[in-house]
Amino acid sequence: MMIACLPGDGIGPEIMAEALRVLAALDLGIETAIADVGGAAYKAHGHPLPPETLELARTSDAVLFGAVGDPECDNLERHLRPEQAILGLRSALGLFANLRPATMFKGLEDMSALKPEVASAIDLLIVRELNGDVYFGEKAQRVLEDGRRQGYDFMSYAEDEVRRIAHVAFRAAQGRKGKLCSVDKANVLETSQLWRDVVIEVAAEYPDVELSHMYVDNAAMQLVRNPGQFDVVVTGNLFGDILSDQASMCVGSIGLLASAALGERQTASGTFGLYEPIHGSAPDIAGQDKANPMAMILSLAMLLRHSLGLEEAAVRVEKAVSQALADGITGADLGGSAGTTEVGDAVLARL
Ligand SMILES: NC(=O)C1=CN([C@@H]2O[C@H](COP(=O)(O)OP(=O)(O)OC[C@H]3O[C@@H](n4cnc5c(N)ncnc54)[C@H](O)[C@@H]3O)[C@@H](O)[C@H]2O)C=CC1
Ligand SMILES: CC(C)CC(=O)C(=O)O
Ligand SMILES: [Mg+2]
Repeated sequence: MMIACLPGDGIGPEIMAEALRVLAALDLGIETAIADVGGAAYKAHGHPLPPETLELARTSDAVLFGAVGDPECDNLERHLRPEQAILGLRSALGLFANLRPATMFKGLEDMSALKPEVASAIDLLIVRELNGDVYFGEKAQRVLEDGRRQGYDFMSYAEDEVRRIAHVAFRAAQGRKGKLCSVDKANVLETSQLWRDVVIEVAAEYPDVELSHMYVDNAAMQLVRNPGQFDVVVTGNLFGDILSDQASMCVGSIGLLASAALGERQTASGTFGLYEPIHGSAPDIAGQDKANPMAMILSLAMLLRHSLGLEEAAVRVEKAVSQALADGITGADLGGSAGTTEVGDAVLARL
């Protein structure tokens, strides 16, 4: 089995190093291959997603991805910017289903941006569509006839795109508490109206799942008012991106939220996927031993579970993370003083 490891930019290499130490300690005999991606790849090869990196990802059993984004690259033409690498990987590899779990870890209740009694009930899964929506529609800037500049981005979903993510979400709900909330903006957007219609059609195949619908503005509010009401949330690319960052602060830090991006391709022992923390390259803390590596380490656990079928190893990693957090080993993002490597050491010591 081979994992393609793409550390990327900013804190990406720092947190990847900790995940790879955990993988090595598990001694599973898994091969790893490292390649440049994002701003680092642009600087070394002239492109954020060089063909060799894409080929390595394609031929691997799973991809472990750090983060991309580099302020020095923010003024490049859009197709050369670091962020295009992650969008390109998700699209080229057909990774349309993004699982973003958010759970309250024991001992961190006081670190939530919410009241501890509200935060302690959080155990939700955001299922975010990842290959469509306004992120992938035609976009440009142009000058109107009257001389004003205009920017536009085309938002759309085709019914098959909604149907396949809806199936993923209903199945996820079946494996959890049987509740699915579909989040959209159907009161304003036709894209969302189609989304809602198709989700309702798919629901007929899952009579055991309780389906509800919520407008995204209300969902943002409910997520801080009473996040315990949510089990599985299914939503589009843009809304899922925003709501998952919000969910992260409800459990204390964006440095805790892992994710899996899955498609249809099966590997020898699971589903091919790309695994990454939900956060970005955090240039404000890069190189300072301040990055929380837990989201990256938990992404490795998701990889072991979903792509390699190594449930026992995944649980071992998750338990070690929970234990380290319960023992109060946290960095500045969670009110503690441990550095990135120290947090990694704490996980290793509890494996
Ligand atoms: N999948 C990816 O690679 C993503 C890349 N980005 C890119 O990352 C760059 C920075 O974007 P931002 O909007 O600042 O989002 P960000 O997620 O990188 O950082 C937001 C805030 O959270 C903090 N933070 C993030 N991860 C942390 C961690 N593991 N431990 C402790 N604190 C952490 C940062 O220090 C910052 O204050 C941009 O270039 C952006 O485009 C943003 C999101 C996702
Ligand atoms: C960097 C972007 C392409 C996306 C993003 O913020 C995310 O996927 O969470
Ligand atoms: Mg995001």
